[in-house]
Amino acid sequence: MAPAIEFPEPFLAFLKENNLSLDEYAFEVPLPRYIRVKPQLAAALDINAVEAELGTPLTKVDWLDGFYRLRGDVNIANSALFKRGSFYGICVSSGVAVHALDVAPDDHVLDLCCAPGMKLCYVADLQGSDGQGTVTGVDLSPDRIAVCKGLLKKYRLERARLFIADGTKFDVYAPSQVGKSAVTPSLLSSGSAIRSHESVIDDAVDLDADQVSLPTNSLSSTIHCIPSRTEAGTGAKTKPFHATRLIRNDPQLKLPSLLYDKVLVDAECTHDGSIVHLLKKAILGWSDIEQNFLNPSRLETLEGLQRGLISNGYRLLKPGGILVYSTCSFAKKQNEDIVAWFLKQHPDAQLEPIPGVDKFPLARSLVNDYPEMDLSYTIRFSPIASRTSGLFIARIRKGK
Ligand SMILES: C[S@@+](CC[C@H](N)C(=O)[O-])C[C@H]1O[C@@H](n2cnc3c(N)ncnc32)[C@H](O)[C@@H]1O
Repeated sequence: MAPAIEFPEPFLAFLKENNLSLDEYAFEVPLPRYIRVKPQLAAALDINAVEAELGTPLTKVDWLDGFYRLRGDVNIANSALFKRGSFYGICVSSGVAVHALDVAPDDHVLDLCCAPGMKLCYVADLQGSDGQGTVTGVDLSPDRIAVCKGLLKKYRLERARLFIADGTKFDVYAPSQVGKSAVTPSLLSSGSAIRSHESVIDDAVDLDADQVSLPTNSLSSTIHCIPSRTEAGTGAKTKPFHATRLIRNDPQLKLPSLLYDKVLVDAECTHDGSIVHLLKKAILGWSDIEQNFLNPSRLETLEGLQRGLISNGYRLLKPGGILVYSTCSFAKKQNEDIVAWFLKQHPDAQLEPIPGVDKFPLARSLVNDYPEMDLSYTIRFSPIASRTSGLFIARIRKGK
């Protein structure tokens, strides 16, 4: 079968340079798309009604809870149930990156490249509203994070906050206050320098994008943390771009017990495996793909960025916690090479199998040419093998 997309020369050169085959793009057209039903509404949601509204059958994905497959050319945006927030449009391969985190209701989760926010919303849905868990999203792009804020509101997600910041340098720990509960006595007793939380409450955290003048280039290397305010005795606080009411008053304490339970690093990459992205480019033009993603200096910077993101995510992870690294690139340099480099730097870190992996329709792993380590627990989804968008996923456990 011929490739489903006609690629420009620099993209073909990128494939060659990375030993990637054009066959990977000879997928059925249209590739199926996927929706995820909001778990809190799943019991009450009539799937026949969704099918009737979308005008197409939905096939339950039997290897990941809550996901349905549908025809790729169906537009879900006009559906009243979608507008009401009953379901999300998200590829099931992206769902697996979140599933790999094993999110529990009390987990504090950090999502270091969160925008536009489909995975962050899934994390928040898995936490539900009974526990004390929170999700902290970080992204460099003000425009994209504004979309993320819109999703939090649309889907009524209650314990989330968003920062416009460089994920390689982000340094805010998990919230110590959720809802009415204050810092717990055990936390207070573990740090003598901690003041009463009332004295460090930030009362102006729901800053909108238009109130902050920030460059809109998401690939800029400048740090975009909103200017911090120094509090005597507690160090600088970083203002969130947005924080929901229940975690609005976090004093941003830096205690080892406030490291995150789970960290997702869905890293910036060349997007060469993201079918939606490529189909959009095929229609709108390839100019920025050539400039931003496929030139040699950009690719070198990208490798440094990916290393910086995974390293900082790990630094902010609790001992025993789980970090998931994912990209929508097929390139070994951005996937296995980053994970291999990272594991060398952190001998305490363990690559783990992703729960349920035996049921996933995976693409073949690339040849494992790292003689000193076994990367066979990393996985790859592809349009051909999985009928999904491409995604590489690695799950790493931090040593205790
Ligand atoms: C693959 S996308 C993330 C998709 C997102 N996880 C989701 O599920 O919707 C990568 C994101 O990384 C962001 N990014 C690029 N450089 C960054 C940096 N240094 N720190 C944080 N985010 C960055 C981009 O703005 C982009 O939104």
